[in-house]
This record gives sequence, structure tokens and C-alpha cells, in this order.
Amino acid sequence: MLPFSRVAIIGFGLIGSSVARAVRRAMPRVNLTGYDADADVRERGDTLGLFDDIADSAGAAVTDADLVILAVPVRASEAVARDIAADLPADCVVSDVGSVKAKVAEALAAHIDNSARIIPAHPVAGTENSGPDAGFADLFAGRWCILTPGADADPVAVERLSEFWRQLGSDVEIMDAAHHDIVLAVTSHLPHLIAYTIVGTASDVEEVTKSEVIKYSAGGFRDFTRIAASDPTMWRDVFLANRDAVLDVLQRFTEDLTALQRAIRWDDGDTLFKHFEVTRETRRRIIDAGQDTAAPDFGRVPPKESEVGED
Ligand SMILES: NC(=O)C1=CN([C@@H]2O[C@H](COP(=O)(O)OP(=O)(O)OC[C@H]3O[C@@H](n4cnc5c(N)ncnc54)[C@H](O)[C@@H]3O)[C@@H](O)[C@H]2O)C=CC1
Ligand SMILES: O=C(O)C(=O)Cc1ccc(O)cc1
Repeated sequence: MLPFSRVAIIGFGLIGSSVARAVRRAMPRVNLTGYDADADVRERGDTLGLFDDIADSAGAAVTDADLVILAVPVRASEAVARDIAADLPADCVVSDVGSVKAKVAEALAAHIDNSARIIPAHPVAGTENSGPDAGFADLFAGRWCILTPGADADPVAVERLSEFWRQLGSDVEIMDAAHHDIVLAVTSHLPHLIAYTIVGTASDVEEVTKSEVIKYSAGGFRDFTRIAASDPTMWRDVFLANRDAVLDVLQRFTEDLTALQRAIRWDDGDTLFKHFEVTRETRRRIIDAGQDTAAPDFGRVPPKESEVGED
């Protein structure tokens, strides 16, 4: 049984195009319409055959949809909600894929009537790449998709959207939006901020010392450069939309970092050793729980067997 039969995707870069590809594969009878604000992306979507129709406005894309998914940078959600509000069919479910949930839910509710049909979602799966060519149908397989329905959300709509994501291969979890934003601030937003910082620091050191810091970078640093190559618009929006939670965890992180700095300064090997023992145990627990991925990426599909060993 198909949870939805007419799906409109607004914004089809990495995530929107991956949803389109995954729907095509898992639910081939679903009618797919796409719209993207960028004319080059619309043309590329046409060439790639991602949709049955590509509309020339967001409003036109949603007129007969029973599910609309916003897949735009989080701070663009409000403009899209405004653009589609007048054209939404009465019983159409409205969702998104944004990495931040409370602010997006607010933006949607500001423009869309009947908030019972607004069900924000976050597939915790992605890569550092963006654009319609970067998407792939397997992206959501075996990954979490977190739904954050508000208190007045229609339970039937929640179940239909849960089933939609399950059919794309995801494990669905329901969570309060504020809780989501704190959890993701720790597990995804802070790691990205650290990566952006450390890669910037290394580039500066390289310039100042005129030495080849980047050339001799080892495995751990290379992982940071992958994450720091992530889309600037998307991540600017994430940090500004999740400001409070990010600042909160950043404060705690800074205190913990200072404690380690102090241990190094005072030759306190015990403190360092104990800390590293605890973090190693955390890694072991993740592996035992079957949540290991090859890189610290919170969402990448594990490499195919044929790719293992390649660099
Ligand atoms: N990149 C990742 O790994 C993940 C991203 N997300 C979330 O998914 C959303 C989309 O991210 P990506 O697909 O990675 O970005 P992307 O940059 O690949 O695609 C975004 C697309 O939205 C379009 N767009 C921007 N403003 C628009 C508007 N007003 N109307 C219509 N189209 C508009 C852009 O032209 C672009 O094609 C973001 O909210 C992000 O937080 C969620 C999970 C993972
Ligand atoms: O590429 C990586 O390492 C990621 O962490 C991908 C990612 C980025 C943003 C999300 O909201 C979810 C997953």
C-alpha cells in the first residue's frame, strides 16, 4: 500500500534528488513533481529524468500533491512555505528534510494553515557533496529518519510519513523538535564546526610557517577536510537556525577542551589516559550497537565490498 501517490519535492540538490531517486526505485507508481529555484538545477533534473514533471514555480509544483517535501537550506524554508501556501491542496501533508527542526517547524506554521498536516522530518543521512548529480537512491537505506511532529499533528499523517520513509529503507524515530536540535547539535553540528575550524587553522599554520601541513596530513585530518568541504550555504543556515543549542554544546566542549589543555600543561598523564579510555569505550559501544560507519560521517552509506581498501 502506497502511503502517498503524488509527491512534490521543492529543492532537488543532494537530498531532494536522493529522495526522488529512492521513491522511483521503491515506489515506481508514485507521481513525482519537482521544483528548484535554480534554473540550471531544473534543467539538470530534466536531463537526469528525476521527475515526471518539473514545475516552473513552487506553487505550480504542489497543486495536486498529497505529500510536499521541502529539501532546501533550512533558512529558505520560510520563503518556500510562503510561496506554496495558497496552492496547497487541503489534505496535503507538508514535510521537509532540514538538519534543524524547531525553527523550520515555526517557519512552516507561520504560513501553512491546518498545522495538523505539518510533519517535519530529518533523514540523518548525507555526504559533503551537494547538487542533483550528488544524490543516490541508497542514501537513506539503514539510516535514521527522525520525525518531529508538533503536539497537534494528525497521527494518521505521522504514520503515513513514517511508512514513506520506511519504504525508502530508513529506520524511523519520533522525537520532540527541541530535543532533536540538542542531540544533533552534539552529534552533527559541533563536529562540523570543529572540522571547519581545524581545517582553517591548518591552512593558516601552513601559510604562517611556510610548511607543508596539508600535504602530510594523516587519516584523521583527511576526514576533517571531507566534512569541511560541506556546502557553505547549508551549514551557515544550520548554525544560525540552531544557534542556542550549538552555543550551549560549544560552551561545554570548550570547558572539556580546557580541562585537557590543563592536563597537558601540568603533565597530568592520568587525566589524559582516563579520558582517552572513556572515549575508546564510547567507540566500542557504537560498534557493538551496530552503528559503526567507516568514517565519522553520521549518515554515509558504508562502502560497497568492492570499494573497501580503496583510498
Ligand atoms: N547535505 C546533507 O548531508 C544533508 C542535508 N540535509 C538538509 O537537507 C536540506 C537540503 O540540503 P542539500 O540537499 O544537501 O542541499 P543542496 O545545496 O544540494 O540542495 C538545495 C537545493 O535547494 C535549492 N533552493 C534553495 N532555495 C530555494 C528556494 N527558495 N526554492 C526552491 N529551491 C531552493 C537550491 O537551488 C539547491 O538546488 C538542508 O535543509 C539540509 O540541512 C539533511 C540531511 C543531510
Ligand atoms: O557527510 C557527513 O559526514 C554528514 O554528517 C552528513 C550529514 C549532514 C547533515 C545532516 O543533517 C545529516 C548528515
